[in-house]
Amino acid sequence: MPSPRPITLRGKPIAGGKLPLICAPLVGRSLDALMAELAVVLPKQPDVLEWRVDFFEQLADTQAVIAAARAIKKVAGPLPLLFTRRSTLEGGEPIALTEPQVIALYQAVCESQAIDLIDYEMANDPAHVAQVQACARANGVALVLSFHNFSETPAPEVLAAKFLLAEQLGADVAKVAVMPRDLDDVLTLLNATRRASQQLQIPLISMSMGPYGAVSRLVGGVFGSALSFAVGAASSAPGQVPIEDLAAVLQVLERAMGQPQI
Ligand SMILES: O=C1C[C@@](O)(C(=O)O)C[C@@H](O)[C@@H]1O
Repeated sequence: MPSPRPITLRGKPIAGGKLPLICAPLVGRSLDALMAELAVVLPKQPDVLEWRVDFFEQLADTQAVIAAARAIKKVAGPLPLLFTRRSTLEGGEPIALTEPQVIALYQAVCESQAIDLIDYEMANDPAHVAQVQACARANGVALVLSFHNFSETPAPEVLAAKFLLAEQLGADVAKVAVMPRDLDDVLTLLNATRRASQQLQIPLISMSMGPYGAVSRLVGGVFGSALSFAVGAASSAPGQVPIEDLAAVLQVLERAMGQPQI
């Protein structure tokens, strides 16, 4: 089966190089809610956890955020933790922090070593992107630079430019999530993923969202996406399928495509 470029942490591929990785989002608003979510998610054996911290009601309290990240790590054991404050401009929850406060939070969280990967939107002020990149790099945290469009799928050249921009801005992983209006849009995203995976030196993650896009979450790995988000306890974006369904499809694809092609 064609393999995407693996996502590495401190020089080692996550989950021993398994591809694509399955990432379960955590969207609890409190530490108790996060712990309850983990109790449901962990038995489903995702490869990575994403903490969508924009859902967390104590977001403005940096020490509470770090303590919660440590608590997640403690129960999750060796599972890598991706830390994401998704901006409202790109589909996230409203938060009370200014962007400089978000940067300060990202810096503190990177320095705490309580997380392994961090996601920041590439459309942010370039000075902020550079600050996040520097603190991630200094602390051995992998940086995902992301682009989301929840209303449409931009033209192929725009998608290509987004993947490339992430690499140029110093990302360790480039991520693009877009909304299709029809199945042709899903093909546009998959095609852009394949092209980018042939051109970029860094791993990438992509998905087409919503019901039409669900197929891209199942087969995206074949076209170069190194990770797919799937529901453990609660969904964080439209079109995510349950972990069990994604794992079953990946097994079928591995059996069907793992053989040498005739
Ligand atoms: O950016 C992404 C991708 C995503 O939006 C998805 O469509 O699966 C889910 C988000 O939680 C994550 O941060």
